[in-house]
Amino acid sequence: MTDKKRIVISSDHADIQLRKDIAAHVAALGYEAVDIGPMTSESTDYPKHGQAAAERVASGDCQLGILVCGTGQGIMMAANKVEGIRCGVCADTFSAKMIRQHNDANMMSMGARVIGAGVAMEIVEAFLSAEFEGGRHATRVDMIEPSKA
Ligand SMILES: O=C(CO)[C@H](O)[C@H](O)[C@H](O)COP(=O)(O)O
Repeated sequence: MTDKKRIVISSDHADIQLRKDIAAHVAALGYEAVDIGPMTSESTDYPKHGQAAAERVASGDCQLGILVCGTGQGIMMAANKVEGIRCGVCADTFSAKMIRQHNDANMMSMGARVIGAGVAMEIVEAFLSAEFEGGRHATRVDMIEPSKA
């Protein structure tokens, strides 16, 4: 049994190599990378991968999740349909930090056809190293959840 934070990582076919590189980077940063594929670049449907990853976070199996599709948008929309998931698209490190600090995001997505691998790795680091600040932000985050509004 490890006490490392578990980070689920998934994508569609847009760039599975980027996803694998992200998983390796996450592991190098000291987290447990849970890469749930897909393992080939055959065309696939982003909703099922976003949903599968989101369920890992919603169930508590993983603490955070990182998603990749062409734009980051479709897979984010799919993840956000799972109860308890707060996922945002990130294309910059400031947003990646702020969605943790202010929005308590438990997942984030990136567009492999939007940003380069170097920026993606820095976004991953910003997202994983930031902490939720609570306080007034907790009140607002609760307002997002239908069951707590
Ligand atoms: O960006 C995406 C969804 O928001 C997907 O990753 C796809 O890349 C996009 O829909 C394009 O699909 P294609 O089958 O690769 O043309």
